Amino acid sequence: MPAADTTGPTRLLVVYYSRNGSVEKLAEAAAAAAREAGAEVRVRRAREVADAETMRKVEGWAESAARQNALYEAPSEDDAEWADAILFGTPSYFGAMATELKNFLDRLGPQWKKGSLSGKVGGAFATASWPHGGSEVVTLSLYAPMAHLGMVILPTGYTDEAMLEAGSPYGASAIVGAEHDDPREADFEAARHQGRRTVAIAAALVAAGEMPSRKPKEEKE
Ligand SMILES: Cc1cc2nc3c(=O)[nH]c(=O)nc-3n(C[C@H](O)[C@H](O)[C@H](O)COP(=O)(O)O)c2cc1C
Repeated sequence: MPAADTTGPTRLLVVYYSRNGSVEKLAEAAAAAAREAGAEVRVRRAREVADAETMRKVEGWAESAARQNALYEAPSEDDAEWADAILFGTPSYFGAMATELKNFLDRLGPQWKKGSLSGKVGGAFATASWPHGGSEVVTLSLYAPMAHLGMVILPTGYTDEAMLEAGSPYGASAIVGAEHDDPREADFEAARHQGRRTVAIAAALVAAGEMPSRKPKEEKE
């Protein structure tokens, strides 16, 4: 039986949705820390499900979407298969993840059927406008699809001092207010920790020959 490829940098996919840029900033912080740790990182922005008329109703939404879409490709099923680890980022919308991120998850049926995401490391992060605005429950809600896909769910826990100052044991987060203030430095530090930790655990699974993305094709299907 051909051996899994245990060489090369750990591959992290950061897939997020953001209307106003807050989740994008946490995504970039996690991605930058992962790159500094030696990982190959793809940052992808889930595309709009809300129609153009809805996006025009709030000042700045359409412009922010256009800016981000010029910077980041849309996530694909291939990105998910490529990755050794996936971090999902979303705003909190009435205590739930954004439809746009869910829409990406809902396209992963073929990967579920093949079991090709099973064994990949997964984590989540979220933003909300207000304290107790839902970021913890939204982060936890992302654990469910990760479980159904057979992923190795990696909470942030209190695995770094950064997690005593920001985020939650479930993942990085930021409370950005109604005007979408910048996340605090402590929030960025929690996101960076999550990026580094995700890559470190994924790297250990790659080295152990236990990563589905590294197995020869015929073994995956
Ligand atoms: C439909 C909708 C529902 C929202 N519900 C809540 C909520 O229940 N509690 C909260 O704190 N913020 C809520 N927000 C605010 C978003 O969580 C906030 O704008 C988002 O986290 C900012 O992230 P972004 O800058 O990446 O878009 C809601 C926003 C929208 C558009």
